[in-house]
Amino acid sequence: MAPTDDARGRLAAATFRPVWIVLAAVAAIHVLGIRVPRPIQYAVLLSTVLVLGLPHGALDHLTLPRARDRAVTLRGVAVFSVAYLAVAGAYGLAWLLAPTASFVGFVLLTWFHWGQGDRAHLAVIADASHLDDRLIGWLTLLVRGGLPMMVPLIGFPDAYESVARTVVGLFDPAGGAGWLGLLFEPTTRLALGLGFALLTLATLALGYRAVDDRRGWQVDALETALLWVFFLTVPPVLAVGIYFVVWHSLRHLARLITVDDVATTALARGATDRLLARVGRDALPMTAGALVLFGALAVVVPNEPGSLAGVGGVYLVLLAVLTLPHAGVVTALDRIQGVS
Ligand SMILES: CC1=C(/C=C/C(C)=C/C=C/C(C)=C/C=O)C(C)(C)CCC1
Ligand SMILES: [Fe+2]
Repeated sequence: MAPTDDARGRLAAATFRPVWIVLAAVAAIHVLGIRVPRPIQYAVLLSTVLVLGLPHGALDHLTLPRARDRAVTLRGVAVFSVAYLAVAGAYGLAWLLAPTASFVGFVLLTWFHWGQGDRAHLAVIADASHLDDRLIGWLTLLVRGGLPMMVPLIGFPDAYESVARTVVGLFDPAGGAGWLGLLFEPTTRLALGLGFALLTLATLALGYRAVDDRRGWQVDALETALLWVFFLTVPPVLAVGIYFVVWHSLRHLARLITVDDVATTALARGATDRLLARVGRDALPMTAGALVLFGALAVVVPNEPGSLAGVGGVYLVLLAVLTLPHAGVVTALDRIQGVS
């Protein structure tokens, strides 16, 4: 078997079933009525600073050269880093000027970015042919990205609102009182929830009709149902933290292995220790850089984060500003790999 096929099989084995089991188990615990204390929920979210979360973006400087089969040069990395920080910095400025709009922009950006990640994973690793249709591909992006951003709003409006107000409150103590509150009104939530449920069903129905070989579609449908249940039952700070590690970041790292010949060969040979050492080494410098930025941000935000939720809020702002250039890199990768 060619290293790429063999590696793809191993990546599918690592990123689908074990992760489904984790999410299903966490959802089951919550359905039984067990509640995880809030400090632990935040600890899980904050653990993503080191556990896959930040590191998954810390490989961005290597991603496009590798995907294009070009050499990684010091000059290239320097130019890339300046551009990356400029985009992040501009968004940081926007947070200072318009925190409420920046927060809503962050949710929409994550919606797009997490959706594009799932669409690519289904296309590249599960070889899901229903996504060859551009419209279905786009709808699938909307559904997959919407699951972590919309479904918690239906199930846990208070927790959602509290996170939103804490994050905005780092910049503006009034907490953007005005129009943000509208989002959490029962009628708005009902309309959004119904609309999103219909979008989910319509997208899956179109995908079902589009192809004869439905193996990829079955994976898609099963995951979509699982994520609906997961985000409806697990409180959002915990749910988003777990999802960020075992779902989004793991999938992105799997994808990066497919564009890295050395890593692909190591994986195909079963040399997992070499593979992990390589990923760790590649991710180390920019993860360290992001940590410095985290510290700087905690100092720069106008209102000092006075609680664990506040520190979680600063972390979300860090994720926001880094996700804007990161989503640009992933969009370019989508083009290179023909998933768009
Ligand atoms: C924590 C949390 C939220 C948002 C989290 C977001 C938006 C995270 C984005 C992370 C990214 C973009 C990582 C990079 O890939 C919600 C849904 C507002 C509600 C409550 C809890
Ligand atoms: Fe990402």
